[in-house]
Amino acid sequence: MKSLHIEEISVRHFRNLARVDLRPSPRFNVVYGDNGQGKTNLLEAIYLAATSRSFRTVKPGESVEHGADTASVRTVLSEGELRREQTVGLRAGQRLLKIDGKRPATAAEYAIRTPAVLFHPGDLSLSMGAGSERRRLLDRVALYLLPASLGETLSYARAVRERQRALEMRGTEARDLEQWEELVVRHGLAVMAARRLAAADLAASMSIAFTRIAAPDLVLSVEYAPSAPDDAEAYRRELERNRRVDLKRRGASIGPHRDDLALGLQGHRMRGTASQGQHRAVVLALKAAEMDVIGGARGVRPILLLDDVSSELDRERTASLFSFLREQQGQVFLTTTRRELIETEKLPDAATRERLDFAVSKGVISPSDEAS
Ligand SMILES: Nc1ncnc2c1ncn2[C@@H]1O[C@H](COP(=O)(O)OP(=O)(O)OP(=O)(O)O)[C@@H](O)[C@H]1O
Repeated sequence: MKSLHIEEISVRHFRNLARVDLRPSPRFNVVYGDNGQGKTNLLEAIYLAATSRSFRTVKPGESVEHGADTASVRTVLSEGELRREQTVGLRAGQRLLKIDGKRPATAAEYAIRTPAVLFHPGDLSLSMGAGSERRRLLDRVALYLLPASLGETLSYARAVRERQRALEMRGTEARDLEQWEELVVRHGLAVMAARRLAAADLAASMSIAFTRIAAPDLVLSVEYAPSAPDDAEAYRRELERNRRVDLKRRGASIGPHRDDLALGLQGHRMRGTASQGQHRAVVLALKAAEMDVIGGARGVRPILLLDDVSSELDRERTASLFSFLREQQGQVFLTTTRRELIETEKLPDAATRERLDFAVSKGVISPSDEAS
């Protein structure tokens, strides 16, 4: 697998980061500071430049510094022997992407160029919460396996919206419903096929990661749970049958927007039955699998962004998190309010030698010379 890392990053007017220029370590970067100083904003800027997306908002203007018109994030990346520049410019309602000064032919081309994975170690909602986060995970992974799935997801959402509008404006017998339902089925099935592929790869990779993290006798099952039939005719008929109900509930009752990635332990659904420790192990395994699958699809080691490795981490959690980190050979950015928690001896040797720490205070980020 090729190495991939950010050599330089320049941030302008991105949230509270008015002007930041950094040369991070190719391996391990610890970003520390008090609450609300701009640590997560830096991770958001890195994730944005890598993938074209923010993990906090879909509105470009929201990340622009209050009082400024535009924001930008520029990164110089090294991948194996090659270097490239990726930049994202933001203003209200607009996002401008460039690779080496040129606009990419498609949004997907930019989105899969630099794989990055974000992980909040304290956040269990990926396994405990509703399906939306797991659908997003499936779509992120599917994008690397089938880049065209990005366009299919957008076309599906549009077809569902138009069908709903037709229902609400013209009723259940509207003439154009048939045409929208056909599009819903066509794009819906394409989204489902891509997610099925993503789920199968995640499941295979996860079962290996899970046996390392959790007790060996725990049996984990990971399965794609589509909401609509995978036969086109059956899907179309069901949409037609549901028209009245969908009009009332103001949304389609079946389709990929209601899919899930079903997680089970010892034959039982995890939600509502698994312990906190088990949820944590599953979330860690899911993240390890995301790194593995998207890294494998691109042939590079993804950049890992770990947000808020902070005080509430107990001993058990820190231990499994650090053993996960020991296996990561790529570039890591970790934020913490408690720098002393990030004990160098628990990190892999190469990461320790190449560790750089950055202090964040009121949106100003500076390399720190003193050892932790
Ligand atoms: N568009 C914006 N313009 C200016 N400042 C912003 C904008 N959006 C957020 N902020 C500021 O960014 C700060 C929060 O930064 P961030 O979320 O990175 O904190 P953090 O250092 O990760 O803190 P914590 O440890 O609490 O997670 C807040 O002070 C907030 O007011």
